[in-house]
Amino acid sequence: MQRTTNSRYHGQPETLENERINRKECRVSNVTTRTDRATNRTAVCHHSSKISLGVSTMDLTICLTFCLLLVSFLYLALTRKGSKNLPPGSLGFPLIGQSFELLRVMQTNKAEQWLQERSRKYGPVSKFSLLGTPTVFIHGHSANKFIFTCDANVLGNQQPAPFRKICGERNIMELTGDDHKRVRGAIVSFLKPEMLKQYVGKMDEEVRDYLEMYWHGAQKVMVMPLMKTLTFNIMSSLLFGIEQGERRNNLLELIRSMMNALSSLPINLPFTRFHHSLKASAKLRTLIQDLINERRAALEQGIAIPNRDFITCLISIGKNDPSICMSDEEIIDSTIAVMIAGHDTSSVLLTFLVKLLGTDQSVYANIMREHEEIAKSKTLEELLTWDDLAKMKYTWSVAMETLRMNPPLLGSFRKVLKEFQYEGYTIPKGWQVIWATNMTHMDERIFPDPTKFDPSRFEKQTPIPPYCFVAFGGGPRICPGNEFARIETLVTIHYLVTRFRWKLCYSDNPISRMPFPVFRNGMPIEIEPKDTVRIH
Ligand code: HEM
Repeated sequence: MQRTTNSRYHGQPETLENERINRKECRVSNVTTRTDRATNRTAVCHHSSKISLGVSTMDLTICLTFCLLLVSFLYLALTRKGSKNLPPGSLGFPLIGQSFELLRVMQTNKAEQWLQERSRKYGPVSKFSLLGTPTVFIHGHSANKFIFTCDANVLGNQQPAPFRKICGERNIMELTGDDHKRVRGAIVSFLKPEMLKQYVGKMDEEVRDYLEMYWHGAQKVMVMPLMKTLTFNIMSSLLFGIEQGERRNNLLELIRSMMNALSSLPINLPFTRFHHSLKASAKLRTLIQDLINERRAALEQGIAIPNRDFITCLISIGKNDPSICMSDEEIIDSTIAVMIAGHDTSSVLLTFLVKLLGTDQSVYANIMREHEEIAKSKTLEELLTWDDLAKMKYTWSVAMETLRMNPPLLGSFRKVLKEFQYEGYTIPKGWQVIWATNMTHMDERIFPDPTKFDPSRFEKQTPIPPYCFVAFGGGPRICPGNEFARIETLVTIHYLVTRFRWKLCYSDNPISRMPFPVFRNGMPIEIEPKDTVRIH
């Protein structure tokens, strides 16, 4: 891992980098199509080069008209109302539907308002269309319960096409029924609290190394890209067993370019972002396959233990019972999905927490008290333990309230495998259903005065009823990484508040959803180390 020792300003905002790439892409994609009248041939000009396709304009027009008619016919067949009582709302133009509208509101961080507006206009069940798939939006506490507990033969899991193509068809989020249970069981065997207890020290070391590398000696840092680096480092160590060095740097590069196109249109042409993501994903697969082979050999030679890291754990899972064994493809696809699921979500939470602690003095003072108490009971070089984390109750309530108000995931999709009735409406097979976190989190019947930041909501004796706080989802697909997220968040906040003071240094910091929230300016802060001398 490179250390930018001379720089006083750590963490380039990824978004700026992306913008540069985008601009480059725009230039490269400056392709124009023209018709050469003399030869009646269509030619494609790319800068100065001309490539004759050898197809007459007439042929092309007939072909295009035929395709358009076919697509429109299929679309109408799929969305035909007939005698069915379909939910209200427009499906928009064939194929396009509301895709660009939703992309636009996500880019300006208005997706929540967009969904609220739909609800006001059409009620609790409405339809629209995304990338050619008719989509039903349902929301609220009982809608969440319905989606999270619905028979998997009626509502299956399916992520949007870019995610599916990038992660692979056998990743946990695409699997249903027994396959999902088997793969989830294997993943949970690594992510369950009893297992993660033994990794608290390892996470602690990663956080200290990271602060040493990027925060100590700096006066200003960009929080968002640096939180991504931190969560990546932790995942890299625990999931892949890859420590700092060239291999981790290669992994980081691949994962970053792979994740670039998660919410872009799945158009695989040489100049598209999606194309580059697919290429990075292919390279990453080779890297993970190499790791699987290495770990398998180490296990056979008895020089690795099954709990060494996530990948070794997944390989070992079916050793005594082949019925729960995972194929290499499932291990690769699910490792990529877990990496994506855990990387941006936790980094978003940490970024919002740093922002909150830079603005809310009362929350900051309470958190400080909790962590100073723990720090006092340890020497500087002693690692945090599972018991220390149990004392950070207030900090976790603050994190939960942050997740309520700023859920990293807007919601997610389910695929309709069998037609069903919901609230008097028919939801046809082949459509998809989307649920939204914020609609329940901002419901004043569940969370009174919902726009007020109030961590005490999560400190009460009576827990919040099921399907009301859904930042981690619910039912059999509830986030299996919530304990992992809790540990990395608490460890990081402990070292941030006990070793640094900071103040936000921006006047405007717009947020986009891509699909996770991104602080477009990276969220710069000015930092100052506290008196504690670090010994490590
Ligand atoms: C603040 C942090 C996190 C949040 C808010 C979050 C949120 C969610 C949500 C809402 C779902 C359910 C999606 C659905 O129902 O379709 C989910 C699923 C999932 N999450 Fe997380 N997550 C977080 C951290 C993590 C971490 C750290 C990991 C891994 C180490 C992880 C791994 C997964 C996996 C594998 C699934 C799919 C589960 C399945 O399909 O059975 N998440 N997450």
